[in-house]
Amino acid sequence: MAAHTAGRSLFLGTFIHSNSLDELSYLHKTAVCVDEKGVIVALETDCDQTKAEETLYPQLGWSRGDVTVRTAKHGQFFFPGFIDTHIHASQYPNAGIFGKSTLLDWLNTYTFPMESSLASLPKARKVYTRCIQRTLSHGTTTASYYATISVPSTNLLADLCLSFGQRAFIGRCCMDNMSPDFYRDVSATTALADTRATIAHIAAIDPTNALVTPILTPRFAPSCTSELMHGLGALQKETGLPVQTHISENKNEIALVKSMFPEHASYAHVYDDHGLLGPKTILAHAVHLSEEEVELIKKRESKISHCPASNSAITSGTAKVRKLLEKGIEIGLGTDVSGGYSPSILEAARQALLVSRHVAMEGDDNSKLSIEEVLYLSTRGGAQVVGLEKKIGGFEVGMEWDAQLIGLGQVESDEADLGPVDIFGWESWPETIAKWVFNGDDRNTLAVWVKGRLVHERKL
Ligand SMILES: O=c1[nH]c(=O)c2nc[nH]c2[nH]1
Ligand SMILES: [Zn+2]
Repeated sequence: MAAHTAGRSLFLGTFIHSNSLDELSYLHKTAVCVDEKGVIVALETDCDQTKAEETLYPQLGWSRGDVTVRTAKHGQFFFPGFIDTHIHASQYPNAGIFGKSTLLDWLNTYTFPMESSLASLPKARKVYTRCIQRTLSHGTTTASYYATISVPSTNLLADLCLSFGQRAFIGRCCMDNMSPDFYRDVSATTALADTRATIAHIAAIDPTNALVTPILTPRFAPSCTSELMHGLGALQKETGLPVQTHISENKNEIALVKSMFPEHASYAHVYDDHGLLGPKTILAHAVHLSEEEVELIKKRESKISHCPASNSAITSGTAKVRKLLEKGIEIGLGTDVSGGYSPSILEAARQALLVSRHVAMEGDDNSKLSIEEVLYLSTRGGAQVVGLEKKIGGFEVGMEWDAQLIGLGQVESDEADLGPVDIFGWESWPETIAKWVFNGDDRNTLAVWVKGRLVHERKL
């Protein structure tokens, strides 16, 4: 299956992206040219928009007929696509169902039955299609997905991401221990062979990983034998592929890991001692890490996916994001559907802001995150976590056009133009962005592109 190619495009208007953790850059009267490979080939700020075609096309050897022009109108702006660094596509139908459960009983009650049911390919097709379309409609241009233990169904997720045009990391879930009989890898050997089967499938459909990449996925230490984790560590060394797993989400889980792996110094050491803690490792949650574990994660340059909605929903705890940032650990945001109830990274950003305020209320005022910081985590930070910081997360020549067009209603407009959120029109640009983060949703996501290809357009 070939990945779609995009045509040449010119984008005009206001572009907003992160310069650094605490600074957003507002580029007005800006023109961005994107070539047929989806790469940004020209970017001019403060230019005369009416002359952009005349001035830019000759430099690029372009002519007018070949180029699609899209303008962000008044009240609209381009923003980098969101990066969801941790989402279970296979739990998508369970979003919002968790009752009063906590992690370990939630897994048994809701999660394992749903995931195992996706061995049915017609059901998996329905679930994965909806998950991809819905996350795209919320501006998620890249997702690091967990699928299930089933190879055909995991491979189908990769096929669908490629055909819908979502950039994705696809993880066949490895779990040969402490899981129900109806949903468990038969052995470490079969788990590794099945993982290789998904790697081979993705190599066949996207040989250069232009859009879709396999990711080694030991579910979490309690559901993996030491043999399986050693095997995955060796596979990582052999292939150089990224790894994703969960760490230190819930206190009972941590106690379980301690009882199952008494010879290892900590939860983080369990992964490290199996060759699974490296610069390409994404650790989801990291709520209750010890100082020693934080030091080890920093030393190994592993990344963290902060999943605030999930951590609140299943009462896991409040991750100390400020402390992790101060250590210099690279962090992105994860929806963690369906521990998290929402497929939206904008919602994850909002929840990250609120959770950081709960940490502040526990006594550390410095912990509060800003709008700028959570938007950085949603874009550039997420790009670092998935190892694509040179390609995506911002608007720069040489980067790929993974972007969303955001439209916010204007209070001074006539009724028909009010749009779904009617609080906009009086404020400065930074205030507009704050209002978007706290009040916006997918109705404001007018269009979404990945690698230059239009992958979602809101029907009005
Ligand atoms: O949030 C979580 N979701 C899961 O599916 C899972 N599995 C192990 N640990 C987990 N945590
Ligand atoms: Zn998870």
